[in-house]
Amino acid sequence: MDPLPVSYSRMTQTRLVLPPDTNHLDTIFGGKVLAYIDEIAALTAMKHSNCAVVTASIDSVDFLSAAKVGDALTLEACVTRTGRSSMEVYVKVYADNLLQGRQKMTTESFLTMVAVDDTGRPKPVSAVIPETEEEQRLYDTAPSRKEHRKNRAALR
Ligand SMILES: CC(=O)SCCNC(=O)CCNC(=O)[C@H](O)C(C)(C)COP(=O)(O)OP(=O)(O)OC[C@H]1O[C@@H](n2cnc3c(N)ncnc32)[C@H](O)[C@@H]1OP(=O)(O)O
Repeated sequence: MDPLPVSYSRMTQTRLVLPPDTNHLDTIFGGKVLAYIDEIAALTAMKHSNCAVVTASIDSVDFLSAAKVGDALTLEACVTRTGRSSMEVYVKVYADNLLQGRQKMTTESFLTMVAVDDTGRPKPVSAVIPETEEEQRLYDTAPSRKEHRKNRAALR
């Protein structure tokens, strides 16, 4: 399988933060953001692998600041590095107050998605080619995060 550039499967989604998505402080529930993150990570991994994927792990999620009702929530996702069947996906979430023209980063997350066949068995995926400075940094640091995942699994 030919390697594919990160840009081939990079995705962006924008959503409006509405009252049913928020708590008594008018800020969005973490679980709601997590569902959005899982969805865009799956779409990105499906685009890269051209097959069905499952979430093997949500490796880290950092909620850096809150998003409020009326904010535009923009998610950006890309495949940072691949194994045989697994793809590490990095997701960044920004909240934009469009009335005041202010943007802040609210959340960042790393997930591992696995390409699977019709029976749910792992399937090989193409390698990824980093092109930008950020993509190269994420590519170079992926083995350390993988090691961290392995150590976490060993502690179970
Ligand atoms: C429980 C739920 O419903 S959560 C909702 C959605 N998620 C799911 O349903 C996924 C449920 N899990 C599964 O289907 C399986 O555990 C799978 C497909 C993820 C892995 O299947 P396994 O039989 O363990 O396959 P295998 O050991 O060959 O691993 C396949 C790849 O997944 C990776 N992997 C497996 N488990 C994990 C994990 N917990 N975290 C990160 N990567 C993992 C492996 O490192 C391997 O990567 P590689 O092919 O790039 O080397």
